[in-house]
Amino acid sequence: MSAPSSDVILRTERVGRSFGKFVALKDVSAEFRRGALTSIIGPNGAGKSTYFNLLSGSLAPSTGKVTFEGKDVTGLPQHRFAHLGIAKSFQITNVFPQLTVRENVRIAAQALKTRFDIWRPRAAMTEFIETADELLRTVGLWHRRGELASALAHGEQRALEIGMALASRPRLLLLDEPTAGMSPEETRTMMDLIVRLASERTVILVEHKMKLVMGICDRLLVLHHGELLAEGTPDEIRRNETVKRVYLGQREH
Ligand SMILES: Nc1ncnc2c1ncn2[C@@H]1O[C@H](COP(=O)(O)OP(=O)(O)OP(=O)(O)O)[C@@H](O)[C@H]1O
Repeated sequence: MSAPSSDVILRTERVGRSFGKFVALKDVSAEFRRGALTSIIGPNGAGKSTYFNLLSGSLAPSTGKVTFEGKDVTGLPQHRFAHLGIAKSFQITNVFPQLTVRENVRIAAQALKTRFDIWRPRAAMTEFIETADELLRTVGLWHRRGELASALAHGEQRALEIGMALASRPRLLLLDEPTAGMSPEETRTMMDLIVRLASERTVILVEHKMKLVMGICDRLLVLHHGELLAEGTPDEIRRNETVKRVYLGQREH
């Protein structure tokens, strides 16, 4: 069922992506609702990361169209996405390990300013530091602001990367497997953070483990073999016979 267009923040129309002759994603049409926490799930190789990369602008679709807030953003260069209000966090390789936690977020905030104010360098810097501290409080890392990023545990580094992604004040935050490689405790902390983040902005989350997101998300998209298999609320997805079949026999969901 189609939502009114103002309720839709992001839309894909028959997007697909091939790598050589291999079709990784085929004709995926979907609408993402503003303010909702939506998870994209599916078994290994289903096309989740490929779809995520199309949504975040890291990859251009081979076919179809991506629309953000009514604007056609298909194939726009990556840097334009941050300026449009879309941010993504997909790995911790954006983190500078030899800088402090606060410096990492400050630099992310600074990088988005097109021009550093040479007439008010000190005031501008204070502003960036204040922004960094606010974002560090949001992601629960303010108490570690003075430490080197390399001293953080894996889960904390992911949280730091999210803090850096938030520096662009995105209206849409995209997260690719944010709990990958985490301990159960780190996973719980990250899920709590995602719920808090989603209360203030639209979040789209790619996750391999269906169980993890069932309790927190508003809607789910299920991909399988590069196609959209199902879409709906957690209850609808839980009851969906085709989804059950696809996930049956898989160990960890
Ligand atoms: N750059 C690429 N070149 C060739 N094939 C690719 C490329 N990227 C992805 N694929 C293939 O496309 C298919 C979908 O991959 P994708 O990473 O999108 O799946 P996924 O659902 O994210 O899987 P996983 O849960 O294992 O990360 C896979 O068969 C993969 O091997």
